[in-house]
Amino acid sequence: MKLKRVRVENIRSYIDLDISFDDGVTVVSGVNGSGKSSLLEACFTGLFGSRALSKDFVISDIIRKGATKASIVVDFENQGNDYSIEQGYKVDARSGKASNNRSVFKVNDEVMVDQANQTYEAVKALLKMDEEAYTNCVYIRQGEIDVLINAKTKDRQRMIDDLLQIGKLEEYRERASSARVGVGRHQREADARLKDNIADIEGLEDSKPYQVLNGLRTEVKGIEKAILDLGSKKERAKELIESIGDRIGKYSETLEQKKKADSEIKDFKTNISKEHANIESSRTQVDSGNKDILALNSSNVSLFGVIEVADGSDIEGCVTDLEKQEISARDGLSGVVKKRELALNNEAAQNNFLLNLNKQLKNSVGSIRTREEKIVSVKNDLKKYLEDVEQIGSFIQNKYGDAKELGFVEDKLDQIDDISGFVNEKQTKLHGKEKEISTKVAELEKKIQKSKDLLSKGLCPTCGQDLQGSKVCEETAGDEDRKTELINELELIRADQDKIKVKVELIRNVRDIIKAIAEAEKQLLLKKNEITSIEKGIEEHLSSIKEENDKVIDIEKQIDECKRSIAELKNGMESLKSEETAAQELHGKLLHKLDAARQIRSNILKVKDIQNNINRLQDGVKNGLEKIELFESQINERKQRILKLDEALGDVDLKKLQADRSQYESAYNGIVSEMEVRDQRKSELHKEIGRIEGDIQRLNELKKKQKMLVNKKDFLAAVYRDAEELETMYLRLRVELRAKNIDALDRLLNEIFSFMYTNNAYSHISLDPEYNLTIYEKDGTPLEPKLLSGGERAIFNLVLRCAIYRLLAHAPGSAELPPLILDEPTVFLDRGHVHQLIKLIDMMRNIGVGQILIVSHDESLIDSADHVFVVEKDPITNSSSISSK
Ligand SMILES: Nc1ncnc2c1ncn2[C@@H]1O[C@H](COP(=O)(O)OP(=O)(O)OP(=O)(O)O)[C@@H](O)[C@H]1O
Ligand SMILES: [Zn+2]
Repeated sequence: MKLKRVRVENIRSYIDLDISFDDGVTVVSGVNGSGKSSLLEACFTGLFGSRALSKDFVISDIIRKGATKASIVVDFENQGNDYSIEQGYKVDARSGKASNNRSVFKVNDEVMVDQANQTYEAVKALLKMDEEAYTNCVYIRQGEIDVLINAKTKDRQRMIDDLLQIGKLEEYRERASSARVGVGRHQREADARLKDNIADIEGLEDSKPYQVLNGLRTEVKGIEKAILDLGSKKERAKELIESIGDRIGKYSETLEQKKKADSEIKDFKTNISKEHANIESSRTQVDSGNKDILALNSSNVSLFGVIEVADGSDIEGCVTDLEKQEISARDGLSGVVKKRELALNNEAAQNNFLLNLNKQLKNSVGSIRTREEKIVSVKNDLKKYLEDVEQIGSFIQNKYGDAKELGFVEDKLDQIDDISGFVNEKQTKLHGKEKEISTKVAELEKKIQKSKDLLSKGLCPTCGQDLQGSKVCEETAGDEDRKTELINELELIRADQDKIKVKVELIRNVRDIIKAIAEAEKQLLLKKNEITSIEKGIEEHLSSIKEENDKVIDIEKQIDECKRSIAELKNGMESLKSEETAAQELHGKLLHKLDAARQIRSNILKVKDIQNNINRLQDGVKNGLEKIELFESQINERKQRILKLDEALGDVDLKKLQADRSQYESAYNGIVSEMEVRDQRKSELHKEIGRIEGDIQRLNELKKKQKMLVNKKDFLAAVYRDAEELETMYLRLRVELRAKNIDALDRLLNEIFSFMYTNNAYSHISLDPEYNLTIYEKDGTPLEPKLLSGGERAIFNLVLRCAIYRLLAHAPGSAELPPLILDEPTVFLDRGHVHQLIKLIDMMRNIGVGQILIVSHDESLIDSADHVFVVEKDPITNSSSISSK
């Protein structure tokens, strides 16, 4: 297989890439993170779809972040045909999940399959390797440098076997083996069934079924004849029993009739004596009824007198008439009673009203008196206030007099504030002047003193010359004059100050007087207000008293009227009382009469009832007598009948008839039970026959089955032998193939190893038939691969991969291999070994590996390459691009 072109859109760090590959060694270089590995991963994913994703990766991880769709197209050539695989991806905007929505496998531009799984199967078949084999053989992924040598023996065995297609043989062998085991199980089953079948046949034949069946059938015939004979015997016995039964039946029927007639006679006799008793009791009741009627009639005679009528012919009319009269008398009475109650109520109301009026009268009179008393007490207060007013008035006049004496007439009092202001101002001015002058005097005195001191020394205070007759002398004399002048002035000011002090004192006294007057006037106003309010109160009391007086006159008038109407009501009441007594009497009389009339009416009704009862009883007596006669004639008739029945019975022997019959009956029962026994036996025999017939049928079936089982057994034995042969064939084939491959691989391994490895530590590698990999030190000590250093492991891995690649490349029937791909193979290698790696790559090229694709930034690898690609990532767009160098 030859890789020709890879086109990528939105995969990992690539937005858009289109790169073509040639034969020979191609090195892809670039700084970390530029997108080298991404290119290899894109190829891998392009070929194998999602199965190529590393562990823990999902589709969306390889799609460039932010892209909504992506694609990989890988073009390659294989055995003269052009292939193209296109993978398309789509990202769901909401969930962020990606899916492989397009997967097409094309051969010579023609679509072969267009579904992910089918594409995968097609690639696998074409390359004769799956994704795991790909990474084990052609594509050495970055960081997976020692997977193969570190793998467990079993896994290594599987991986390499798979690569060499030997794995299939084991699979087939296993299939043949399990087929053989399955057939064996079937054989055992068939054997067991055959054995069971034979035992069943033997068991059945031992019981001699045909012989037994014949015996049973003969016995059945004998029994059937016996049953027929017993049947005719049974018929005869039955006829005899029936004829005896008829005779017994007739006899007992006659006997029954005679018994019935006897008991009827007895019944009739009981009835007759019952009738006699009834008649007796009816007669006694009639007598007592007649007596009651007499008593009621005589009571009515005296009641007629009460209601004043001759007889009871129209007693109903009488009662109605009296009831009407009684109602009208009762109405009259209740009318009068009501009138009297009304008058009583009226009187009570008037009395109440009167009481109320008296109460009002008392209230009004009381209120008048209270107000009059109040007026008296308030007038006393008024007098006291008037006196106070007079007193305060004269106090104020006195104060005005005092002010006048101090020189302040009433009008001038108002100007007190202005006057006081003026005086204060003057006082302040004088004080200022006094201070000023006294200071000046003090200064002059100091100056005079100093001059005096100098003069006493005889020197001029200004120039220090002799003073006699100088200007200084004259000046000092001037100062003395000035001082005297100032002292005089000061004295005048002090006299003025004394005068002002007197005036200030006067003003203070006048101010006191003004304050007292104002206070007194306030008091005066208060008192006057009180007086006005008291006078108003008195007026109010007087008008209230007048109102109350009017009320009293009115109430007294009402009281008179009320007393008059009470007297009138009392008069009316007397006549109402006598009217009521009369009405009561009338009503009483009528009630008495009504009672009597009603009593008569009830008596008459009772008499009628009793009479009716007597009539009914007498009818009963007559009826009873007739019944007695009838019963006696029936008794006679029954007696005649009994005589006739006695004749019919004659002298039949019932006992003997019954004994005969029971004899026949027991004979009959004997026959029946004998028949049952035979029947029972017959059905038993039938059942037995059925069972034996079943056995015979089963025997036939078992024989047929036996033939079948024998056939099957032969067939299974043949299949088993075939499977066995197949299994050993696959096993042998695999062992042979494996041995051959192991030999070849071991040889290649050591050849490449001695080519690649330059240090002096190890002599050779060995790969045993179980795929155990062992490295031997120079002195022959064996080492497991896991004990090697990281660099050594990298070397061994490269050696192993190249050996496998070579073995596969030359294996008969294997496919054209994909390019050998190495991702950063120099990591871990020292300079010397990098050099050897270059030589190894050369060797691979020389033995005919068409394409070798290496990702590396190692300069020496780049130097020895046929083609160099440089990968760069634009730091601004964060997208990788590839250019060739
Ligand atoms: N799904 C993605 N979307 C966008 N960028 C991605 C995605 N996956 C990986 N990358 C970026 O791709 C860049 C290239 O990674 P890659 O493994 O190809 O680098 P490299 O060239 O092999 O580097 P190194 O020499 O370190 O192995 C990384 O810088 C990473 O940030
Ligand atoms: Zn990398």
